[in-house]
Amino acid sequence: MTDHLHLQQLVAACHWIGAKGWAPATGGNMSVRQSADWCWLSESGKDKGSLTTADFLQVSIADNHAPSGRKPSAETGLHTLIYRLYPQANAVLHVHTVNATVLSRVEKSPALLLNGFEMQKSLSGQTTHLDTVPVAIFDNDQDIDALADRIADYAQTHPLRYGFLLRGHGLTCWGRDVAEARRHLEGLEFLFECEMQRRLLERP
Ligand SMILES: CSC[C@@H](O)[C@@H](O)C(=O)COP(=O)(O)O
Ligand SMILES: [Zn+2]
Repeated sequence: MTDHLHLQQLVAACHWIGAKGWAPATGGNMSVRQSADWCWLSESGKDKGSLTTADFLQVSIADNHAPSGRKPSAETGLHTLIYRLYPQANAVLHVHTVNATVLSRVEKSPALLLNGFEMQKSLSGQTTHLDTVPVAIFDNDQDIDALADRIADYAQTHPLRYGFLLRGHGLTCWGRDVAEARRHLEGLEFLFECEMQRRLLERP
């Protein structure tokens, strides 16, 4: 029952993401944790803005196995990595927004640094615009196992909070529940838009 409720909340989040234009074509993928060992992941290749609960497949968090035999997201390995790294993470959202895609290319360093924005407080634990919030950027890779290994290595020394960027690809973020993952997504996307505008307008 709780399971079904969480999946329904995730489906609502997918429709919201679709309406925002944050998962164009078949881009994006979404998941929710079912237990310590299992999660529900969106099926690969679907339009994520019009998913139903039947489009989510059970996947093993330990080894990405999907007992149904259907194909879960191509980026399954990034979702399960987050569930393994952060037991408090219960929902993961991956989107292809224009701001995340472009900013992650324009910023050449390993992290986008956000500073001076009130909306930083939309991110759990942030209490002031005066802090600098780093959002890690990983070079994109079609080899998701290799990408997941790189992210896991980085996370050993730089614990990831809220989410990370994939260069020229998009944003992956998470939360304690679907509501928090949505808030992090909306907050980060707003911050990316502000940072993009700031860089454009302050350009010498
Ligand atoms: C045009 S979709 C690009 C995909 O390779 C991927 O980045 C993505 O987000 C969706 O993949 P999916 O396998 O449907 O979850
Ligand atoms: Zn993607």
